[in-house]
Amino acid sequence: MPTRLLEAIDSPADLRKLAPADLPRLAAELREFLVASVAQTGGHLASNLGTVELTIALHYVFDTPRDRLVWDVGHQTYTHKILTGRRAAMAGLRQAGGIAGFPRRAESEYDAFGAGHSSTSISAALGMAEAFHQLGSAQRAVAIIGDGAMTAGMAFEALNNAGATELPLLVVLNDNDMSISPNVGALNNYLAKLMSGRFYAAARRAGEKVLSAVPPIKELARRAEEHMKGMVTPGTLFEEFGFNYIGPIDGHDLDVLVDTLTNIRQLSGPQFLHVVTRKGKGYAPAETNPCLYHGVGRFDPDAGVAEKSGGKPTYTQVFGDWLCDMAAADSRLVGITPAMREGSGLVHFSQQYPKRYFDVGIAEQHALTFAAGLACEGVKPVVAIYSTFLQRAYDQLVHDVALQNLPVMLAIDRAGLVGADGPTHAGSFDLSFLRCIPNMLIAAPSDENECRRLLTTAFLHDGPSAVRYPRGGGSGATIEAGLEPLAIGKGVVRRRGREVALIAFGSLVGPALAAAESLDASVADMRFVKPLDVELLRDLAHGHRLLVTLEENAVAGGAGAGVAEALAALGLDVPLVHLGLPDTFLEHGDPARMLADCGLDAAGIARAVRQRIPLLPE
Ligand SMILES: Cc1ncc(C[n+]2csc(CCOP(=O)(O)OP(=O)(O)O)c2C)c(N)n1
Ligand SMILES: CC(=O)[C@@H](O)[C@H](O)COP(=O)(O)O
Ligand SMILES: [Mg+2]
Repeated sequence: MPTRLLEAIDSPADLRKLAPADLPRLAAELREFLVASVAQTGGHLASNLGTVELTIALHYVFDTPRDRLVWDVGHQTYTHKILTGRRAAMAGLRQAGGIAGFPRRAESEYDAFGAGHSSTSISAALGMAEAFHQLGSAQRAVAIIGDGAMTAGMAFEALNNAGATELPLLVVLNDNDMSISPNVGALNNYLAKLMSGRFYAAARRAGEKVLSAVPPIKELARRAEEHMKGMVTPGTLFEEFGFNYIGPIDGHDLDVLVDTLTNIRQLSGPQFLHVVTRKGKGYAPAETNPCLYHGVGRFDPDAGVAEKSGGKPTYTQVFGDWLCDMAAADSRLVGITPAMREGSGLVHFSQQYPKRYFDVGIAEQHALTFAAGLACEGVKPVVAIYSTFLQRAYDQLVHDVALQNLPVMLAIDRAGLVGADGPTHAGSFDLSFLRCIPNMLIAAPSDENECRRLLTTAFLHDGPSAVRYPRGGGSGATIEAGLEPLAIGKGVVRRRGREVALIAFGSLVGPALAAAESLDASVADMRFVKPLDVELLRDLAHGHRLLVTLEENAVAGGAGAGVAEALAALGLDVPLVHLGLPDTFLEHGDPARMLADCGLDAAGIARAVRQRIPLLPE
């Protein structure tokens, strides 16, 4: 049995000791390791299997960590982690106390830039390249971006900026023709065209010319001349942006990758390398179904990942079912997703209503303004979006939707803690950043049935609205089939007590009810964060010695802050405690454990109340 190469690699310096001929064997070992490791921990498998050779080649050729590798999204960095001293740590990937599933500057000097959200890499790498220029350093910056991430406006803002500089920035486009689901849009069509036979052959020739040390400026001039003559040259789009386009090359051929990168490293000016890879490469089930293997839980590598079926529905499924039912009831409804068809529960809707379904790519900002335009003309858009990704579309929500009071509905999934993805993906802030926007209706359901009813309420509302619900399932409440709205701005008292009133929002109504079992407590399910049920607050304030607000959102500026403002406006001075997420970024871990660590499980809530009650005057 030959010695395994991987076991001797604790840093890229070890990697660089290998002969080029050894690299394919290393790639095979890495794939084996990845499948076995992710099967134990869960994680983003398919993207990582696709970038094994590219990662090896980048670390082999570039002088990391001096040279900076900036990974876009960062969900494809497992090989990078393994090669940079974290092979053993992969056993704790995405688990409490273990390494993160994304690059983290605090985790390793090789993680040049933190990520989790997409399409930031070119901007960040450009900033680094400019910094090296300012500092007189010969270090290099490389952005590695996927074809999905490339669909975002931010990527093009960065290309626009970078292409007008002389900086030796390298952008590597990792084109696997997939986002999480199949990639969409005109850019995707364009990349497919580049890949088609005619262009592929021509592109290879163009690439060879560049690599045979033709000064890039002359190459650009040549191509400009060809363009003037009306000849269509491969890579035109990226060249028009001022980059030297090279490729497409085979992203699984280590010889080609190493040679190409070695040559590019000598070139000056912005470089764009188009690399073609296969998502899931080397593990047949993932190659066949890269979407299912994009992000996986623990699984048996021999059996593969099972498609989910049965069990109590998640909030995502509740939303997806509601969307189909509401679409049947109202032909004006359209559904929009910024590249999260599966995660947001839109698969059935996309199949049943293909003409009313819009995957706009990773383009949250565009999704909101596109929805605003639709709403202007009487169409009723529902934008399904993760809380964390809505952050990117804030100005569009304020300026294009809310300011014009347009009936755009947001179905906000992953609100609150998400667990293994950690702070980049936690939906900790939406209540804080939505609450201050005029015209917004904001609802937070406490169970699946209330979710369905609040979705209907928001949809029927003639103005901007948001319903936020957490990752995973709820209490397993029976879901009524109808489409009945609830009264806007009205909460409901779920339990009567005398000492303390637990004023709970959304996912914390359940823990509040459980905590109340050991307390003399009332529990209010507020249902709406905006407008708040001020009458209910007044009643609760009059009838209890202590008020406690509860939310799975940052305490800072959240629903509880809204309660405090409302009580102050009513002139009511009642002892008030706010329970919610702390003013810190919480690391990845088990979501239930994390909630308990924040004191937001039943025991923590009861503890917080007892700490205050003895101190209160009778
Ligand atoms: C701003 C933002 N929106 C959405 C996502 C969710 N997301 C993570 S990976 C991904 C697909 C990325 O596709 P690509 O860049 O081609 O990488 P691949 O998965 O194919 O390796 C999406 C939509 C995200 N991380 N960030
Ligand atoms: C990398 C990324 O942004 C997504 O793949 C994300 O991890 C999906 O999260 P969910 O598993 O909650 O859908
Ligand atoms: Mg892709």
